[in-house]
Amino acid sequence: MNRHVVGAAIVDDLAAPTLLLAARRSAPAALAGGWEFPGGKVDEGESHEVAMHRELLEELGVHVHLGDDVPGPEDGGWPLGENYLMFVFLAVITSGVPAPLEDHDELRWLPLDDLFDVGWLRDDLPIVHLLHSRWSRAGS
Ligand SMILES: Nc1nc2c([nH]c(=O)n2[C@H]2C[C@H](O)[C@@H](COP(=O)(O)OP(=O)(O)OP(=O)(O)O)O2)c(=O)[nH]1
Repeated sequence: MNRHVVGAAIVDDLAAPTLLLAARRSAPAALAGGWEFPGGKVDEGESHEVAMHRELLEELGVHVHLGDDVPGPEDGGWPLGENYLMFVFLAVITSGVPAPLEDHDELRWLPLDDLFDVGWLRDDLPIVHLLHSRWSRAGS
């Protein structure tokens, strides 16, 4: 069975987003330098929502309010290689200033027109494409 991972699409405003927070991985070597949605593995017995709050506090030092999920094609999740299935939530920061405390060496707020300015991890690209087309339509 696929291990569940949660990832946050952190935006500046849930109702009318203009910026998305991307994080550059610092490890492991095979993934270092790739940009991703901050988050991580769901612990046994933990809900996706609780895991999301825990990971964002550990990795970025922020508290968030979770918005809608961004369902993927496999039981609502997005496949990451053979072993993981990522569940993505929209989120907005309610307290704290995000910093690359753990697992990342850079954070960047991307304007929605520039979502592809960073080198996303391969398996994140379908998610970024979906968000980009959703937000382009909303803004037009
Ligand atoms: N968090 C996250 N992981 C992703 C994304 N895209 C992607 O391929 N992955 C991969 C990288 C890892 O192999 C796996 C998630 O592991 P992780 O390293 O983020 O999990 P974690 O924070 O719980 O780490 P650890 O305690 O096990 O070291 O999913 C993404 O957008 N966000």
